[in-house]
Amino acid sequence: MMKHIVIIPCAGTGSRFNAPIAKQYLPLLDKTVLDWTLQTFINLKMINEIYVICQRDDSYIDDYISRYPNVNFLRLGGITRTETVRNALEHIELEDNDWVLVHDAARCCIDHRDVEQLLIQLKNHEIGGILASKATDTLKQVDADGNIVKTIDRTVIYQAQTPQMFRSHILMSGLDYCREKNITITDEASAVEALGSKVSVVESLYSNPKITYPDDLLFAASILASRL
Ligand SMILES: Nc1ccn([C@@H]2O[C@H](COP(=O)(O)OP(=O)(O)OP(=O)(O)O)[C@@H](O)[C@H]2O)c(=O)n1
Ligand SMILES: C[C@](O)(CO)[C@H](O)COP(=O)(O)O
Repeated sequence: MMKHIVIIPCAGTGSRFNAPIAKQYLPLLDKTVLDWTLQTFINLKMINEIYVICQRDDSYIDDYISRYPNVNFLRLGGITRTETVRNALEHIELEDNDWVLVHDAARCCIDHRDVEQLLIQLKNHEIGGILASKATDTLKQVDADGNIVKTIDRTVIYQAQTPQMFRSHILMSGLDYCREKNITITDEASAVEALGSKVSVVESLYSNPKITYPDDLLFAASILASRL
């Protein structure tokens, strides 16, 4: 039977956030960033397995291991997010057509309704797709001197989010291709696009920011508090 598995890259150091601990372990309202992320996927019946990927020497994860007996915690974090994801895929037993949803641990506001829409809209898709939000600001391309060289048509621009959901064999093929061609990527869709495959976009309807800088945590707290 085809499975839906979630891989949560959770092995970053949060250098841009610059906190004493990795941002995914920071307190957020009455939980932590990672708690909020896990809660969404644990409550989704369509998800068969959840994997959290942390660094080998991560000492914060032990508390989560004891609190989430049904979640799989793998100490397979890599130097890059892409490497973390690849390490997990190489470890997990998957059939070619199983769905793999990759979701940043740092995107703790992910709403179950957006994930459900992603699962529904891509149900019969051969390749997969991503959650993304329409650009709302006017977009400028800038040269090395900081001068605007052109305004980009924002009506065709989406900001990629996660989950990014792909058939397992296609995702692995894309990651292999990018590694062979030494192509640096920052999301899973780029790996699949590099194969020339069409990647679908599912518009997110609920705020789903990535915690990158300190202000993002305040924004996330207001989003989550508004949903209580
Ligand atoms: N080697 C890495 C780097 C990042 N991530 C994860 O990928 C997600 C998105 O990455 P990002 O926001 O860049 O997190 P960090 O790499 O921790 O942040 P920074 O780039 O500021 O150091 C995060 O949940 C992070 O934990 C990971 O699993 N392995
Ligand atoms: C995967 C991602 O969240 C899509 O927007 C983004 O590319 C992650 O970038 P990061 O620099 O690893 O946070």
